[in-house]
Amino acid sequence: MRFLDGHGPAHDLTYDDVFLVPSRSGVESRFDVDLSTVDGTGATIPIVVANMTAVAGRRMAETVARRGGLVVLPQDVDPAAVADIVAWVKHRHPVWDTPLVLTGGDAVADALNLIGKRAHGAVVVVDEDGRPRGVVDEAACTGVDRFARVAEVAYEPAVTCPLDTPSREVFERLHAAGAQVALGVDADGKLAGILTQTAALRAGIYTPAVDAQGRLRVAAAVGINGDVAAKAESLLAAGIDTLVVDTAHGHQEKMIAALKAVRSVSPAVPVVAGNVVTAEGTRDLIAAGADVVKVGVGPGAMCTTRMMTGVGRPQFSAVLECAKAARELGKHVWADGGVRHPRDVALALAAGASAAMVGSWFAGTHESPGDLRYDEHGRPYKESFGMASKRAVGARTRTDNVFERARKALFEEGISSSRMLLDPQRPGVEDLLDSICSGVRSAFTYAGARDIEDFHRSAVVGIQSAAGFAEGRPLPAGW
Ligand SMILES: NC(=O)C1=CN([C@@H]2O[C@H](COP(=O)(O)OP(=O)(O)OC[C@H]3O[C@@H](n4cnc5c(N)ncnc54)[C@H](OP(=O)(O)O)[C@@H]3O)[C@@H](O)[C@H]2O)C=CC1
Ligand SMILES: Nc1nc2c(ncn2[C@@H]2O[C@H](COP(=O)(O)O)[C@@H](O)[C@H]2O)c(=O)[nH]1
Ligand SMILES: [K+]
Repeated sequence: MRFLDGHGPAHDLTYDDVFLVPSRSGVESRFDVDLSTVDGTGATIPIVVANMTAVAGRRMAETVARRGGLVVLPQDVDPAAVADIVAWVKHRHPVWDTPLVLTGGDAVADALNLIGKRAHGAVVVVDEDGRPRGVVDEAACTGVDRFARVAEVAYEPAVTCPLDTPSREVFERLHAAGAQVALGVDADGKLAGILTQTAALRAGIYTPAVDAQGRLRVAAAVGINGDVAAKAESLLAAGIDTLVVDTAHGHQEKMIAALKAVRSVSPAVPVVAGNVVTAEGTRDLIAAGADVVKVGVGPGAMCTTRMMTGVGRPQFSAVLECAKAARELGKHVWADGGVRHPRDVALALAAGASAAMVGSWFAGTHESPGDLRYDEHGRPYKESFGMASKRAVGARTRTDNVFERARKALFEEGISSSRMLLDPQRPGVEDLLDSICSGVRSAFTYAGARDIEDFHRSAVVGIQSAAGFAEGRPLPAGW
């Protein structure tokens, strides 16, 4: 990456401060761009979902891995629950989505409660042998008594096919039938998956992030306190593909000891560590065993660190400096936090990151773990909160004695409650991934780049005023 002539920065910059300049390009199509990461994590798109309790759970892990991204399960999840989630994710089909299932005797109210859990908007009614008998969606439940049985409102599935049906054929059959979902069945005719038209289209564009056995990949975080080696061992035994050693101040002795402990357990597993914002911090974590360094102090949407402490660094400059240091050692960085638009991911990659980590933006989707709620205007939202908020610290220290808990509660560097609205046009995390990946593919072709390394090499970045940024925003309501 280079700065546009005469644009050397006089101070540190964040994403809004910079723009990408188009260059002569030989890339003919945005589909010719390869978004695979080269940081050893196996992600085929440069998106990692942050280890936040309000964001990353089993449905998020499954859905994002199917599109090539990676989800980091939070460090606060009980080890038995992590093992359960990993086993579950590893048994998901890499193409077909997991259906929501009820039996005919269940109530319409059960169907309405379940529908919001998945973006495909349907519940499948199965018989006692697991064979599909009908489909229920919100339209089928409209005006119906909530205690009615789903068997009474379910309609005949229009497309049912074997799991090995090519996704393009599924797409075309759904289109011809004007149907919302196709049901995938195994050799015994039992329900094994569901695909919407859009999902069938995505299956031809994205490559799932899979391990050597072809199972979806998943990462998990571990903190720096307690017996880190034992925790890392239990995560690896559960089948985790990437370990993330995570704490607010990553450039501290305890982190370096934690990294050494993790490395003593497995020399081979990809290890990510953070957070830091300096070249020196990056080099120290790499020397202690990190393959990828997580960069970002204070840019997160739930984060109050900069207001509480004054500590942090504008994210574009932090990523630029840390990525340069990591690259000199043949290693990588993830740009963690502050991603609000697809452009921010493109800029993080231009600065040299191998992937961008997204948290709060994805909290407002069907796949985040929280319950769907409605605000006073009837708009759907999910609650989000920071991992250093009173709420998260309270949960993390629940087994400590009351005195210790009270002491820890004094240090709060995150928001305990925020509302992340679901975008009516993009209510599912895959809709957001589509938007991010389209933006990034397009950014690559503007720079004449075919892949992430090429983009980092060829990107030309300029510095803009607040008015320059404002000019780039759409004005849907006129002015
Ligand atoms: N990227 C960011 O800007 C930030 C991210 N977070 C996220 O919040 C989660 C919780 O992290 P964390 O608060 O580190 O909790 P951890 O449970 O990981 O504990 C951090 C440990 O480091 C010690 N410590 C020393 N100095 C600090 C400091 N300035 N801030 C925090 N701990 C310090 C703490 O001791 P003691 O409590 O005795 O001081 C404690 O033992 C993580 O997921 C982290 O990524 C949190 C803040 C900033
Ligand atoms: N200072 C804090 N940082 C936090 C907290 N919870 C999460 N985070 C960081 O934010 C990113 C995600 O950023 P986002 O803008 O996409 O939401 C996450 O990975 C952490 O590094 C917190 O309570 N305090
Ligand atoms: K912030």
